[in-house]
Amino acid sequence: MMHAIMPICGFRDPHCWPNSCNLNLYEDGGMSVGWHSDDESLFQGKLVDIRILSLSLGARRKFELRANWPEEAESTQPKSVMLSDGDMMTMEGMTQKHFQHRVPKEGHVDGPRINLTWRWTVRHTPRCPCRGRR
Ligand SMILES: O=C(O)CCC(=O)C(=O)O
Ligand SMILES: [Fe+2]
Repeated sequence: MMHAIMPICGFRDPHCWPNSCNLNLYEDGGMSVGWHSDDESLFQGKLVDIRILSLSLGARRKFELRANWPEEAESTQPKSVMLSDGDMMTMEGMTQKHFQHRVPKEGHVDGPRINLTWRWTVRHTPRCPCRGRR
């Protein structure tokens, strides 16, 4: 799958490809993911400019983004985008520091959706077998 997707995203050299992938299955519109930032320390997204590449497959679902600062989040509406089968979306720069995102419940959606997010793990634990590789 990466051989098909990464060149389209501008990553021709496999050495530059993401080294981790997270897969979420939403069986229907009753399944969701709440407000969060992808701020795990292994990706360093709160500290440095990072990229997350997201592929959506299956049912069309709403993806929302809001400010990560309580005052601003209360005074502004979340931004939303509909993600359809085959759509690629990226979160770049300091998105994980300044924004939160979610996939809300949508009762009328009855089909499954799979979301893959490719990321670059940059901070490895001492026991991680990938430590020392890029
Ligand atoms: O399903 C999506 O589009 C987003 C998933 C997500 O936010 C995550 O896996 O961290
Ligand atoms: Fe996320």
